[in-house]
Amino acid sequence: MSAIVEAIGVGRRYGPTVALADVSLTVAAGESHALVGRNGAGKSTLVSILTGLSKPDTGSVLFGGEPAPALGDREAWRTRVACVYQHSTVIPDLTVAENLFINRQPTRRGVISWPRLRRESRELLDSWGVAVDVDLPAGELSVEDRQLVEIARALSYGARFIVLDEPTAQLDSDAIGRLFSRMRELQDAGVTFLFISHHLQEVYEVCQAVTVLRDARHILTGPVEEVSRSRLVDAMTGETGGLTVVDAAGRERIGADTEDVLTAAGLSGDGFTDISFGLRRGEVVGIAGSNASGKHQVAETVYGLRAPTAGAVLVGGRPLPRGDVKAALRAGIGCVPRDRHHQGLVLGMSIADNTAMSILDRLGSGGLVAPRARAAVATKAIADHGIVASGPAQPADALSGGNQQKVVLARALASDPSVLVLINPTAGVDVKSKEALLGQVERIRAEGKAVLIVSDELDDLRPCDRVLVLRAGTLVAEHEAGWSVGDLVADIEGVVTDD
Ligand SMILES: Nc1ncnc2c1ncn2[C@@H]1O[C@H](COP(=O)(O)OP(=O)(O)OP(=O)(O)O)[C@@H](O)[C@H]1O
Repeated sequence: MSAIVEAIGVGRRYGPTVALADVSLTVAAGESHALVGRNGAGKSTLVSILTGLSKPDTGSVLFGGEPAPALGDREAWRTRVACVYQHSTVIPDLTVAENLFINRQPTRRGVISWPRLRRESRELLDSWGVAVDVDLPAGELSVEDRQLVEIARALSYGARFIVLDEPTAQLDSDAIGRLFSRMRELQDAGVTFLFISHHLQEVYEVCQAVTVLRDARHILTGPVEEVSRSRLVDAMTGETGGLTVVDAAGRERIGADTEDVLTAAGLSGDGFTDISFGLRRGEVVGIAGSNASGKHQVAETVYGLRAPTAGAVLVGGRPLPRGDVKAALRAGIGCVPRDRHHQGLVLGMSIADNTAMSILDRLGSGGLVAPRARAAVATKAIADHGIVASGPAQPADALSGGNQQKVVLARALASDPSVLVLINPTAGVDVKSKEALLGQVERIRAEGKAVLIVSDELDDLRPCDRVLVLRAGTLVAEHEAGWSVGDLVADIEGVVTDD
């Protein structure tokens, strides 16, 4: 098979940080090639070089055996490669049609021809089987449709090599299934994918080849059927011995008379109605449901981001003020919010400032905190969570995605909360760090605190004593630890089983 793209001996530094060292990668035309590695391994850096967003310090990139275009020649790059990021690159206020033909709108006698723009957009989407209304503002697209529009746009420039950077991170299981069948169809039509994911089962499901990076270096490349899951994990971690996921089924049940640390009493709000549950001391409770179930809204109401329209959240028997994050924090509720980019981190600030943000009042008086105190908090966070960083002063936006998520968790724990609310806590976090993070949940629980985990990931729900299932805004089921995937998914999806 011929190579659609080759990176040869590529190296890249950011100041003192070596992000890539002498990395070579060949992607064969027509395959789906997985790129995996732990947080900070260098995957995004390699993608930025393969897509012409940054220049390697050493080495070179070839497309179809020819040298890559000059960095500034965006037109030429666009005909060779595109990357669909987790974060949208569409302009939300423009329609789908305008986004598809941005800066190359069809014109008639020198002015933009709107009828042609809409017609050609529809033809383009139809030709790739994308059923999206071209008149819709792009900001209203679901993540799934937005990704398809971005793929169609890339294809329309002539690119047949597409990088998908953690495309499944924000999709529920049905949407993931649809994305994978779409990838297979496109592959049959001659499209090549480089697929980045922290979910190794996805690599086996949809890719034919896999490359592992570790600590900025190339570790292995091979056909997926020849690389077992344990070998993959070993290559990623540089250790042998695999992973152990905490499972609440293996520990003693919480006594029914254990007091509640937090009670949700008849909560109603945007997208959910009359939700009641208690979180007992030392208990981990999960909430599962599809994206439309209202599970995120319930969790956000618990930590004060949303005000309920009815009902209350009680901590130690006392109701919290509605929709008041600060009051919730004071009452001992720490949180890992749903979207680290908007609610979780101040990207321009250092790791030290981000981790200490919720506890400034404890570190110093009158808002004055000695830099050393902040740095000490951050140094501990870096060690506890295995954050790959040059030090506490590194700005959060210079961290890899997974390491940013670890900073968010460190901040949630910095205030020593009695209740921890975690929303998609392992999003973008690598397998080994996920194990460590779920281990932290176990530690917190063992200290007698309570944890609420809301996640799209079934693995994240394993440490839960019980999992509540929400569907269309109401509580429909509760599963004790030890649940079977089939039973839980059937309740999440609302599938009626025969038994
Ligand atoms: N702009 C930057 N300034 C300084 N360091 C950076 C910058 N971008 C990346 N790095 C560093 O380069 C290394 C590789 O980061 P990269 O984002 O490529 O990792 P990754 O494999 O994509 O990780 P993740 O799975 O967490 O997204 C990390 O140590 C990161 O902190």
